[in-house]
Amino acid sequence: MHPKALLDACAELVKLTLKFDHPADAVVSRYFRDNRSLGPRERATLAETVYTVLRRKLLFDHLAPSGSGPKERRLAILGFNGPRDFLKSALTEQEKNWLDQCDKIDPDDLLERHRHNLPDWLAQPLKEQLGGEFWALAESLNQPAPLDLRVNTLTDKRDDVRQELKLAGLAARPTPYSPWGLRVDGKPAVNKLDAFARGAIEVQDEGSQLLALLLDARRGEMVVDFCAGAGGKTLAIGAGMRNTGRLYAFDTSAHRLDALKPRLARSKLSNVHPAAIAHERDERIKRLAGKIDRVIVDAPCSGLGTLRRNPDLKWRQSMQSVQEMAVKQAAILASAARLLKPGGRLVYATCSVLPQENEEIAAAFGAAQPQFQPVAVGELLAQLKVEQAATLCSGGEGGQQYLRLWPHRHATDGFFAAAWTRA
Ligand SMILES: C[S@@+](CC[C@H](N)C(=O)[O-])C[C@H]1O[C@@H](n2cnc3c(N)ncnc32)[C@H](O)[C@@H]1O
Repeated sequence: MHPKALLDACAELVKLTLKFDHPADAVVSRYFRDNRSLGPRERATLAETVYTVLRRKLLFDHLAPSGSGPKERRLAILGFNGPRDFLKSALTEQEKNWLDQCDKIDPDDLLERHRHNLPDWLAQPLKEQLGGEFWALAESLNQPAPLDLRVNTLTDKRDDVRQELKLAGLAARPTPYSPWGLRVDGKPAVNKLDAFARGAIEVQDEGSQLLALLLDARRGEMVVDFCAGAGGKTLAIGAGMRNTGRLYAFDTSAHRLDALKPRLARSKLSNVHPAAIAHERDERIKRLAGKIDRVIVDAPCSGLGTLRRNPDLKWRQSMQSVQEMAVKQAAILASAARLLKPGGRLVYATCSVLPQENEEIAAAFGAAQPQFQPVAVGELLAQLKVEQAATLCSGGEGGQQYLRLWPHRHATDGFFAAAWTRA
């Protein structure tokens, strides 16, 4: 594609994404469906340009007024993800001069907000939590996430799959914490691999794998994945149960559960029972009360731990939406807890980095439900032989109470988890 046409396409896609009426990944997928002739390289340039604009939006909004032409074109120039020479061959002389001026700006001369590119309502609580480490987080949120795979241990061994990927020309290494994970170099189309087609691998962030591991569901148990969605964690839990027992995958979205079905077919699991529920107090939940060994609540959340993958969320969420979410999370956790039998384990998890959706929900639940005894997540992970388990946790007297994963520390998305045993 000619550089000029590609830059025009980038500007068009930037404009569509910045309407914020749909998630950015949905807008990009739709654009690709509508423009089938785009090749893989052009798609990569388009997607990464849009994501760079979303990641560095405050800085680019600050720089754009000094340029000329439509605003989305200026943003696409600033975020263009490709060689400078290629980009410059698409620019007018005036645009080239403007870009050179922008490139010369010393980051130290910029305001803080133009360096971290986070809305104030989000930057403030992150600074309070992280202190000086805040800048390392802000930097890591502006980088693309690595590609992590989970090996289906029901059918395959991690080392064998690693060898198989190597033969297919893909370099992968074991993830440092999850015993099931492989981190792959680059962004290859893994869904074209035989290992994917036969269900030996799924794409899943290492942090998400650790949440499923933490539930530690055993052979023959009755287990509920309360907010199963498209089943990322369900599949990992089902494999951990060695395809025995009964694993209910509940969700209020039948549409999301539909996306689980082809994954389930690939995985060879037959112990998973997906079921759409109307809400967290659904009759089906009441019938199972007190009968379940383990329940995981992977609660709907702001998703602010996934900003590397979904940078638009920082512009689509607000403190008000986080507070509304927290009310929902508390209600779902309280309902899901009723399912557990005495001695059963409850895990509450989010992919948020805000205490309002994490520690505060866990503390309020613990205070209201004394029959649920908190279990230190650091100790559980150490028992599960997770390397350096203590460094993945924070909170409580020994700093081991909660799982707290951070992109800049652990190279995973930002995840939280708390665990309890029903007395
Ligand atoms: C974080 S996502 C789950 C991701 C999924 N566990 C995975 O690993 O792929 C949260 C899910 O909660 C579902 N949800 C929202 N409200 C719910 C409710 N009241 N009861 C059960 N699930 C709910 C959403 O539809 C969404 O699929």
